[in-house]
Amino acid sequence: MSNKTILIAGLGLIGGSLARAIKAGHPQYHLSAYNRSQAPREFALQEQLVDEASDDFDTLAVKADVIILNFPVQLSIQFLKRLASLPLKQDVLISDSGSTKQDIMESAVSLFADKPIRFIGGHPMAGSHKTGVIASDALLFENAYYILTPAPNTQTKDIDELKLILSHTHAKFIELTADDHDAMTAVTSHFPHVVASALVHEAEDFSKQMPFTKNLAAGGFRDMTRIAESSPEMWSEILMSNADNVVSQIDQFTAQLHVVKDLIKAKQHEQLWEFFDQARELRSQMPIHKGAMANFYDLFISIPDRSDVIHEILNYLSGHELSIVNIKINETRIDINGVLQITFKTINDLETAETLIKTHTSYDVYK
Ligand SMILES: NC(=O)C1=CN([C@@H]2O[C@H](COP(=O)(O)OP(=O)(O)OC[C@H]3O[C@@H](n4cnc5c(N)ncnc54)[C@H](O)[C@@H]3O)[C@@H](O)[C@H]2O)C=CC1
Ligand SMILES: O=C(O)C(=O)Cc1ccc(O)cc1
Repeated sequence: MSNKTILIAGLGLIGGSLARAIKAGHPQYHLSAYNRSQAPREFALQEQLVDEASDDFDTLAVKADVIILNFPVQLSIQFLKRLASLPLKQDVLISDSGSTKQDIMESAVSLFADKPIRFIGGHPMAGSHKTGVIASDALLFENAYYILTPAPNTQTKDIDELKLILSHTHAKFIELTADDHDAMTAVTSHFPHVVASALVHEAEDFSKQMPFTKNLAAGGFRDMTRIAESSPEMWSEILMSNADNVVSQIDQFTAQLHVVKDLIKAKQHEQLWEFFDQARELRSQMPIHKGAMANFYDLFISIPDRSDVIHEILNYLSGHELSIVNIKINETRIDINGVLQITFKTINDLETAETLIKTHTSYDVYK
């Protein structure tokens, strides 16, 4: 069917990026979007990501040929339950984009056991710590793995249909069982988020005794903790939904830390060298995906404590069509009043903004 109706349910970072990619590949499809709040719906309509947007999930769902759920993982299961109670189209194809797969696959298999509904779990392995449709990008998933977890009786033609719909993500599709998916992503994605947030807590606790500590956070701390700025709603749900695997990672990591601790205490210089050398070698060989959008581009401006200063800076940037995706004020430094963090989609926009701010002000600007 060339004029399919695709419902993107949840217009956040992932829903928005999928909508953009599907629209780019299949302009003839009718794209509809469900979102509870109005601003993302208006943004999506204005940017022509979708053809129709509403907060009436049921009405959109019954008209759809394909439905993709893009909510925090437990909420996607709630929406799946709602779908099971609706008079959906006979052969509707349903998928999701959640970061865990066992819970949703179990729910789908039991909810749709007596129905012709086709459910294929999905998880694009790229994203960001940023949230919301405003940060979405058609190329977010380019060259990233896009994991599909088909239910046991899924037909190849159904998997091919979903891959065709998603073809303009330009992702690399692979099929995994939900169990294998959750075991592997616990190691490379879910557990690292625990470590990142724990490092931030550790620095905060220590800073209570020595407040200057935070000023000494350099690139290493930044790289290790970027993902601690991710959505707490999303990550608490992911950990609850992959509890056994994450707990097992925490146990193994704790054991590793004890090994290193013992080496340090016993002054085993050579073994410590080996520990770092092996990790360096292994990391350099890992096929870590560097998504087109994985990082975005942050510009930091040291600003004085004046109520009009943000307005002043944004004024200098206006009229240049810069792709600003986020603006934030950090007040973590004790020697100055604050740091304004502006995030751009492209390095070019960041550099234009840097030049404009340096031309018009004497504020320190750094990347
Ligand atoms: N952010 C990332 O890097 C990646 C996220 N994922 C998964 O994608 C899914 C969506 O995540 P993002 O798009 O990043 O999150 P987001 O925060 O940008 O979007 C979440 C969406 O859920 C909606 N939502 C939240 N609570 C709601 C409620 N109570 N009722 C109705 N709608 C509600 C929001 O309105 C928004 O549309 C999650 O399951 C996440 O695990 C998968 C790959 C990467
Ligand atoms: O911000 C990052 O680097 C991420 O790790 C993005 C991400 C978040 C959740 C996923 O399920 C997959 C990828």
